Amino acid sequence: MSAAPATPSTANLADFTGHVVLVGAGQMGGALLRGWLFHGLAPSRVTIIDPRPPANIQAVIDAHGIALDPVSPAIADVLIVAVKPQIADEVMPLVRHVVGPQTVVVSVMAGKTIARLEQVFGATTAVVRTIPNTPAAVGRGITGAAANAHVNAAQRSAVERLLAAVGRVEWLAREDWIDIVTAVSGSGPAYVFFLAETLARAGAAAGLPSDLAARLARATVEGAGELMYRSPDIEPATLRQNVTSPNGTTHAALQVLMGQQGIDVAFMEAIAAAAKRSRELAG
Ligand SMILES: NC(=O)C1=CN([C@@H]2O[C@H](COP(=O)(O)OP(=O)(O)OC[C@H]3O[C@@H](n4cnc5c(N)ncnc54)[C@H](OP(=O)(O)O)[C@@H]3O)[C@@H](O)[C@H]2O)C=CC1
Ligand SMILES: O=C(O)[C@@H]1CCC=N1
Repeated sequence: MSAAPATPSTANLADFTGHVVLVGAGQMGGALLRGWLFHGLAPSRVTIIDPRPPANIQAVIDAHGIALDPVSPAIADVLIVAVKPQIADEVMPLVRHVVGPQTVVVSVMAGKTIARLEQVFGATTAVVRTIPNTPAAVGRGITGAAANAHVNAAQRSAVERLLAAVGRVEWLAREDWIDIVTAVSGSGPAYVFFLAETLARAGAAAGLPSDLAARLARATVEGAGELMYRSPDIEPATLRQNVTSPNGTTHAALQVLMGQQGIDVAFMEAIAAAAKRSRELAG
């Protein structure tokens, strides 16, 4: 994970007044912490609960004098739970004591439903269920967020500001869309990295030295992503067409990728499989 967002969002947290408790300062929690500090959140506003933060996050915690695992933390205005879903049922009851009437509980955990969070933290507790993605580490993530009926406007705004420190935020009208959001953008970076891997392998299989093929593939994925980022008014299909000469090389490749055994068919199946897995994990 990088030291600071390379292309920061426009969030400004210098005047954020709430107390933020972050449970789990790993990949995702650590990215959030870095984003908050980068955007001016006062370190005194943050408490971390994590028995073993990774060394790079421990260094950030130490450098900013952030409270880590205090014996009796103050009630949170925003409690963010960012542990692995597999240990969530064990960890969540241990942090119930930081939840009060003013707290909004935010989960970034895959598969943990609002109903489950209400069960642990109280039926009338304000809860936001989110699914971010790893480009959050460079301030270029996107987070889907679904709120329960107890989240008030001020809480929604506070949560949005904290999430916006690591990228864009999409509020979801329906919680069940989270499974599809997880499949598309939560898991999505893995598909793009796999594209870089497989493009490199294909280049090597076609006869290039493998290190050259890897450099070409990597730079192509980086550059195409950046081009799309810097062309917000141009549809991806147009960017694709701009590469594709009539009956040229790209056309020949796309005939394969868009055919019966093609990548778009594979993607339909992949997204369906990931969304199905997200529903299976729900609890
Ligand atoms: N990675 C991704 O692409 C995405 C992840 N998510 C969600 O984010 C959540 C976190 O994932 P990720 O950041 O990748 O996981 P990590 O394992 O990197 O981070 C989890 C952190 O929680 C710590 N932890 C373990 N036990 C406790 C405890 N009892 N109390 C507090 N903290 C504890 C872990 O420590 P230790 O390592 O020592 O166990 C670790 O530092 C998951 O629920 C995942 O579903 C959502 C979207 C995308
Ligand atoms: O693979 C997973 O289950 C998590 C959720 C989204 C990204 N990683």
